[in-house]
Amino acid sequence: MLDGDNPAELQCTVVIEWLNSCGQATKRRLFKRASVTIGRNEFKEIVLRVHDGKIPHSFTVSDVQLFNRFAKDGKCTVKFLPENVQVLMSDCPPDRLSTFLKTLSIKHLAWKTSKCLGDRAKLLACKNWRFEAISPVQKKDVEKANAFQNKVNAPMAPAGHPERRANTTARAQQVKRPRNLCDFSPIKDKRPEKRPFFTLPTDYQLSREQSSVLDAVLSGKNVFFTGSAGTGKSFLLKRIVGSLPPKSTYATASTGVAASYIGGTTLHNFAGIGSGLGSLEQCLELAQRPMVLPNWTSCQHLIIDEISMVDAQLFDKLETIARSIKRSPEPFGGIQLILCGDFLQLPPVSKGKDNPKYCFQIFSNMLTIYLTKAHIVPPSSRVTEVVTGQLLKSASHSIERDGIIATRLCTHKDDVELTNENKLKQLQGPSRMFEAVDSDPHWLKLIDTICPVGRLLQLKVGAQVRTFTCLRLFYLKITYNKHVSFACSGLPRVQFLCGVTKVIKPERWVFKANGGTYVSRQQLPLKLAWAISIHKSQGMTLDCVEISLARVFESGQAYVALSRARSFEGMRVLDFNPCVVQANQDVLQFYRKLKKENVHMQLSMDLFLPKLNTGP
Ligand SMILES: Nc1ncnc2c1ncn2[C@@H]1O[C@H](COP(=O)(O)OP(=O)(O)OP(=O)(O)O)[C@@H](O)[C@H]1O
Ligand SMILES: [Mg+2]
Repeated sequence: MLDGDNPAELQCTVVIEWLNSCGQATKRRLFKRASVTIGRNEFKEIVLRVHDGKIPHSFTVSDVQLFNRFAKDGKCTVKFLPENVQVLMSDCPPDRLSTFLKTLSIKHLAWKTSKCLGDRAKLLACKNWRFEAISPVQKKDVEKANAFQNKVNAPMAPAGHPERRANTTARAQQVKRPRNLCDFSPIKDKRPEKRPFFTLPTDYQLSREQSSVLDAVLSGKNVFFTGSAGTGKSFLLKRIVGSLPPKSTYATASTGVAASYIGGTTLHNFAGIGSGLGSLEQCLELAQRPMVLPNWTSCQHLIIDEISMVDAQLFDKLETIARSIKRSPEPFGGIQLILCGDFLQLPPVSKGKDNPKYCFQIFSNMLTIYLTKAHIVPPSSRVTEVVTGQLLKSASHSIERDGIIATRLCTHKDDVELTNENKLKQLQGPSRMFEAVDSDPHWLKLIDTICPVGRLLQLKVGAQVRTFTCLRLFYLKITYNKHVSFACSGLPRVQFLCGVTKVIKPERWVFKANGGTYVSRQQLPLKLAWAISIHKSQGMTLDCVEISLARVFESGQAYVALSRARSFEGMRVLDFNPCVVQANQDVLQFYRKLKKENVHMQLSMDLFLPKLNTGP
């Protein structure tokens, strides 16, 4: 069974510590790779079992504390109070850990509300001791867990009332141990009255083809998955990142924007080879610097998003470096590659060279999967007369709402800056400057590349901005086309498209630099949004865009621009000319071949992965 299938089982590194009364460890056991399973014992109590294939260690989950602050980094500790033992788990796939802890919390609370076995039943049960894996969380478990939590938080019954005692005990337990298992509620205490503490643990649903990619990745294959814009490649990639052990997984992308979207770093930063333009010997030397080398030595799974922009020569160099550092003749030194992108989108930066060399031209040993299900309105793959007619007609689309102007997608960076500056200048009133607080000026260049927000942000009342939300670790949620005013605190107040107004506070973005160092930028999650470059927009989904394609200079550029809008109604194309939509001939040939093979591929995938999740 794949690690990903059972929410009550985790593969990770475990340390068990037996503590004395002062909380110091008197005995310690390390399991480099163990499976941790939630189950039940003969008394139907919840048990946590650590097993490395030799002798299992089991602990009853009755009175426990949970330390889950670093769950998003794949770490947590469960302390068993009666035994005075703690189980420290690390290097857990973060998404798996989150589901595991939620399962543990719900099952534990549901068990608390159930009747204990009587003495006779216990005696009988002793005869057939066994560990039973726990059943999946059911609706009734969630209801019981919520009922328990509601009781704990219920208003006090009058003194002397029988419920008063029960409430007081439950409350006292919470006050004494603010971080007990009940705290693994995704919803904080200040929630509105009627919201439940727990809901059924549902993973965000992957489509059937997305699930098959995830399964292939979890089975250790080298995978390249592709598909048109909006087929959910980056969405799936985030899920893959959350399903692999963090210590040996590096999530990278060819551009900073794409890297921040999946909570990763740029491929260049991971590799530590500067621009990558030096000779192979120079690059190898750079990759072996003490700050960089651990990236390579610890990497077992390398994820690269927007692979279309990675130059074949660079890819080849990385492959040789990996083999050399890992001292292995296997491709990429045995590192599992997970690549994703759409080669019909922007090509590698060619810096004056005639023809960019795409890295699919040197792929080997890759399971290639073509995603077909579009999650946004897909762009037409052919510029037929009908499509041309529709795009020409879109020039008259009235997409402005509530005084909000469509975001202009520009072919050139200078146009972006000029448009945004001019629009800001045209607004009356004083401007305010917001300066970021960076953790370490030494890493300024890296922070500037990866962080979606700049060091300086100038705003005026009426400015049109896009907001970025730090979700979970540093995944991004981007919302477009909002208007700014200022609150008494001096912070910008943003009026959202849906009518809601919110004061925006600074957020902190944390990035992993080389050598395992964490660097951060604290800044308002805002950017001017009158214009954005097509290159920066690659990978984004926008609500309301205006596109001018007159100065397109690269194959794939028009396609990227035309595939950014969530819907056709949200798009206005000025001056459309079908000639600007150009695809590279090598790429077209590659995709033609791929599409032909895809039918066979899907068939063999079904054989190779008999247990597919049934997504929508
Ligand atoms: N399984 C899914 N369920 C719900 N929404 C999804 C799913 N997969 C993708 N989406 C949504 O579809 C939109 C496009 O997804 P995403 O950005 O991952 O596409 P992409 O293939 O990476 O596109 P691009 O090639 O432009 O980078 C996003 O808003 C995403 O949240
Ligand atoms: Mg993408």
